[in-house]
Amino acid sequence: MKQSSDVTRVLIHGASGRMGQALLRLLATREDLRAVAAVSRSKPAQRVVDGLPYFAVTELHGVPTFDVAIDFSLPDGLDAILGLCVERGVPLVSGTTGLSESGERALDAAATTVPVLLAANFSLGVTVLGDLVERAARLLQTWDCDIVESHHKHKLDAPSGTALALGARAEQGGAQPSYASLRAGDIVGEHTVQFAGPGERIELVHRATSRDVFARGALHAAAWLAGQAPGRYQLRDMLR
Ligand SMILES: NC(=O)C1=CN([C@@H]2O[C@H](COP(=O)(O)OP(=O)(O)OC[C@H]3O[C@@H](n4cnc5c(N)ncnc54)[C@H](OP(=O)(O)O)[C@@H]3O)[C@@H](O)[C@H]2O)C=CC1
Ligand SMILES: O=C(O)C1=N[C@H](C(=O)O)C[C@H](O)C1
Repeated sequence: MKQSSDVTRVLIHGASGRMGQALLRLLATREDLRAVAAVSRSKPAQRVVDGLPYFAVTELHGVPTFDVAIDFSLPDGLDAILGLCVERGVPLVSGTTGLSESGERALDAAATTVPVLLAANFSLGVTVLGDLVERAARLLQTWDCDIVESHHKHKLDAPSGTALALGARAEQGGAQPSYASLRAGDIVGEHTVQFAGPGERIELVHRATSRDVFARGALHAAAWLAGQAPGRYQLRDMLR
């Protein structure tokens, strides 16, 4: 485990993506974290950008020493970065959504040897929204619960990871949610959880207008996870 006084060396997996770029931009403003490797699926156009080495996923074995990996890629990218983290005994923060059951099981297995934190949404607002949804579901047992999510037209998975996570909280409260998804324009991410009863309804809405909220949350999680023992963690564990 790294010493708490050190700067934490971070590997970004999915570096060329929308989230990867936001993470690298915000990482540059942190004194406690330093990017030491950027990994993407394709071969990088430039090997080194502003002193940061870029790697294709096929070159993962050659990345320098790092203290924590942050992964925002696609489900089929998970195995390789998880394998590297286990091999090197390093924690993994992942925001990748749309994981299969076998992807989830691989995270559980890795968590027996390294700290692993997966969150479908790293914004503070959605973390709080989960609590509100579970409470509303508990209080409104006979009402219908529906979750509507809207995202940019390049998003591949539906329903979004956030919608499914909010749905799981609704189920914990006793609701049986249904889902609807919209893909349009450049919407960063919007989620509405609706509870409808006879003659009235409640809508709990979260709108993200910048990916920076997700990136900031993931960086915060990475700094925290670097000091934890092996195990499977959630964002809520950071708030205890
Ligand atoms: N948890 C959260 O708060 C959030 C989660 N997300 C999730 O993060 C993920 C990424 O989103 P976004 O940045 O918009 O996606 P992009 O498509 O913009 O970026 C994906 C990145 O992952 C890389 N990649 C894709 N497949 C692989 C692979 N098999 N191995 C290694 N790298 C791979 C791509 O490399 P290349 O460019 O070479 O193809 C690219 O760098 C999605 O699952 C999304 O749902 C998004 C926002 C917030
Ligand atoms: O792909 C995205 O963009 C987002 N994905 C996450 C999800 O699937 O919930 C989080 C956020 O809504 C943006």
